[in-house]
Amino acid sequence: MAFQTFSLHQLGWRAEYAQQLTLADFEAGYPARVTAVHRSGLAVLSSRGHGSVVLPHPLVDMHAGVAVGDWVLVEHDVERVRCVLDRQSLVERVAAGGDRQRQSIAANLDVLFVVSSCNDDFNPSRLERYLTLALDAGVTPVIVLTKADIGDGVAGYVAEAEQLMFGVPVVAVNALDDASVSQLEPWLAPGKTVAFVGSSGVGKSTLTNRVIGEAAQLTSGIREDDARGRHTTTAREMFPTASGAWVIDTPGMRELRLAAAEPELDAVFEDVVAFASQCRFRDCHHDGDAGCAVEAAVADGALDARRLANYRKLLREALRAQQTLREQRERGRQFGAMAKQVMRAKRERLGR
Ligand SMILES: Nc1nc2c(ncn2[C@@H]2O[C@H](COP(=O)(O)OP(=O)(O)OP(=O)(O)O)[C@@H](O)[C@H]2O)c(=O)[nH]1
Ligand SMILES: [Zn+2]
Repeated sequence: MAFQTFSLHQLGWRAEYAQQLTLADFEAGYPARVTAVHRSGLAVLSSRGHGSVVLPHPLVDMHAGVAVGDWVLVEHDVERVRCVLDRQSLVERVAAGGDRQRQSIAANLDVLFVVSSCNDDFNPSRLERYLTLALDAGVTPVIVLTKADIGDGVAGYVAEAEQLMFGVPVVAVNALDDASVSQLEPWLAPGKTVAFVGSSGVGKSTLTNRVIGEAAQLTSGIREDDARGRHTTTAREMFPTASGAWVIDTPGMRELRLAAAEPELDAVFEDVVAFASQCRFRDCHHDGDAGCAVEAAVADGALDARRLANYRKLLREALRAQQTLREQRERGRQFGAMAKQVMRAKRERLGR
């Protein structure tokens, strides 16, 4: 099989990553991009081609934290990660379970395509949720409305989507048609990294396959030696598109839940915030409070009741997520303090 190699630039390398490394780092290793995260290690792609690397022990704890799209420095002589570079952006997921832990899903994305369709699945509240998520991750959102070929009133859906957040591009496409999907090209420049989010059935796989092109799909599962020399079939989770961009498609990407914070919500709900600034009381809950300008705006039709309800809901979730994050950090601090104490006690016992 012919091995495809990519230059650092084609892989999405930027000056910001180089600035994090010392001369010693560059002498000790080479940069590589994580294309999949496995229990046994990481699948990476570098100017040397595809490879498998392991994380050294101090970084293993971070394993769950390393995400597809991350940049790592791999040591020259052993296939081991020397360090993980700081990300330009990070999509995180709040786990569905009781403890609502944050998991890293995709790193260093440039664009998040927020997908919905021009039919009954069109859901502005869900779009707002994903817009907030994109801003929280530090990624530029673009709204893509699929099924423009079969949907009625496409222009109406586009207009509604355009009103959700100022300045966010909205593109209506037929995901089954190459010419139509080519509208996404402005965001698929060489070295850019993108991902698609949206509910089941809106056309994420169809769009992904279109932009990847057939050749790349055939090579998406490649047999290779893993770090222990076993043959494995690695399901890649980052694919080059026909135009030289990268698409990250992981199972986690498909089930994202909001992990956003208040500032991002305020950016998406600028109109609500503007009305709120006119409420009589600064700590107005916009819920039956006297002199509430937000509720007045809903009453006289200046603000959509649906939008306010969604704002309240997302705000509750954001506050809960913040609370969980604080608790996680507190637990982490307590653990760190305990570990230090144990080490000190050990040193004292050994008389050092
Ligand atoms: N006519 C038409 N059909 C589309 C379009 N986009 C997607 N479809 C069809 O809709 C169905 C669902 O599309 P998928 O790409 O599998 O949707 P998905 O978002 O990946 O769904 P999950 O994998 O469940 O998350 C498929 O039968 C597609 O062929 C479109 O723009 N026009
Ligand atoms: Zn109010």
